[in-house]
Amino acid sequence: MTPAARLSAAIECLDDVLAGENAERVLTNWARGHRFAGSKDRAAIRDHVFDALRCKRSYGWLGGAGEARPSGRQLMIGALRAQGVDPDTLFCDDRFAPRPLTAEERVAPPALDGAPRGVRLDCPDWLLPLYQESLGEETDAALMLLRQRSDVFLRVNIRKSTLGYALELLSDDGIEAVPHPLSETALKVTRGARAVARSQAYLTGVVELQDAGSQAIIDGLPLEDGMSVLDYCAGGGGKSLAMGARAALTLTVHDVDPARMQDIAPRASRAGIAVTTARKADLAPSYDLVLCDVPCSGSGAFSRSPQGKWALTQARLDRLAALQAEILEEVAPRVRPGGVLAYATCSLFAAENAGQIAGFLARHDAFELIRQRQISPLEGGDGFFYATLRRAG
Ligand SMILES: C[S@@+](CC[C@H](N)C(=O)[O-])C[C@H]1O[C@@H](n2cnc3c(N)ncnc32)[C@H](O)[C@@H]1O
Repeated sequence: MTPAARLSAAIECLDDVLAGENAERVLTNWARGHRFAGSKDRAAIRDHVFDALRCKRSYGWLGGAGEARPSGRQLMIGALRAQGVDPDTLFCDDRFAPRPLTAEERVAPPALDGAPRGVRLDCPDWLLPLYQESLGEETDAALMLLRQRSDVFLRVNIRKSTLGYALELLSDDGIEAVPHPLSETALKVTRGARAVARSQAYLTGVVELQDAGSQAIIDGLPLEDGMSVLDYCAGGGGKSLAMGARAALTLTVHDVDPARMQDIAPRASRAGIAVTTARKADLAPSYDLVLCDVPCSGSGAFSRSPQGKWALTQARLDRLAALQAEILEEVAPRVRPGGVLAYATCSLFAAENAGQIAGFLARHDAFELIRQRQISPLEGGDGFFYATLRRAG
């Protein structure tokens, strides 16, 4: 496909996404209906779509939509202008290219510098004060990072490998990576990211795909050999496996939606880690450490899941905060006296983080805060928060 044909495809996909469909599903359906498109075409179209979703307000502005809801076409015109490319070079009479710009579309939009802050930072206006509350002076710099593509990070499985060995193995498959200061197990991929899932290092469980911030959370947990640990919101098991690699644990994984845990068994066997999957009724009365990596707004990870940025509402945020408090209540009795309750989100909002912990501590005299930490996108990975609390012995 030509670059212009890829733009046409991205416009088609974006119009479906803007109408409310899920971006991943739209891209998968597009690929099914266009079998002639190769992997490079699909990757380029995907990048166009996700870049435009990250930068929806600024690209819309540059595409002539002002502050109104943009079309896919306006987003792609804006994307080209943001890169300093004249849209006329790709919106042209070539076969499969998007049709040429109209006279109205060709009128240069007002400079982005003069646009409202939420447009410049690609952030819904109502979320700006929420970010400001937790990030303060760093808000604008952090939001600028959330509108860029995230880096690809690997976690070296220290149960199986050293960083040096993992780097050698990756290099054999043409993948280059460098250690990252956020976590001693983290590698940032600098070349060949798309080849990771086919690499020997990945297939033999030497590395896993995991954000560096997520790894930093596990570094902050007081894990020791012999501990019994419950991962109460295990999902696909990213944090479970990272905990299991840290220490020889008796590791139980649980999720209210068991279907979400279907990949844990094969991932665990690849990583050489034993886990037991448990329904609620099968859980032990108590554990040395219980982690709840709760559902959240994802406001620290909008660069990875940009649709969430535009779909979030105050009502949904309130429902999430209520669910987080409920989960904390559910897990508190499962922490043995003297044991640790760990709470984590990929959010940057106080109501889901420090506010949630303060509320829990006010309701539970038996718990005291050991530490809490907000991990900023300025540290290089996604934004996260975690807290550890000790139950009185
Ligand atoms: C942020 S995700 C977990 C991600 C996972 N820990 C990882 O690192 O890959 C939150 C998970 O919480 C689960 N969940 C939601 N409500 C729950 C509840 N009441 N009890 C247990 N799990 C719940 C969701 O199904 C979802 O898989």
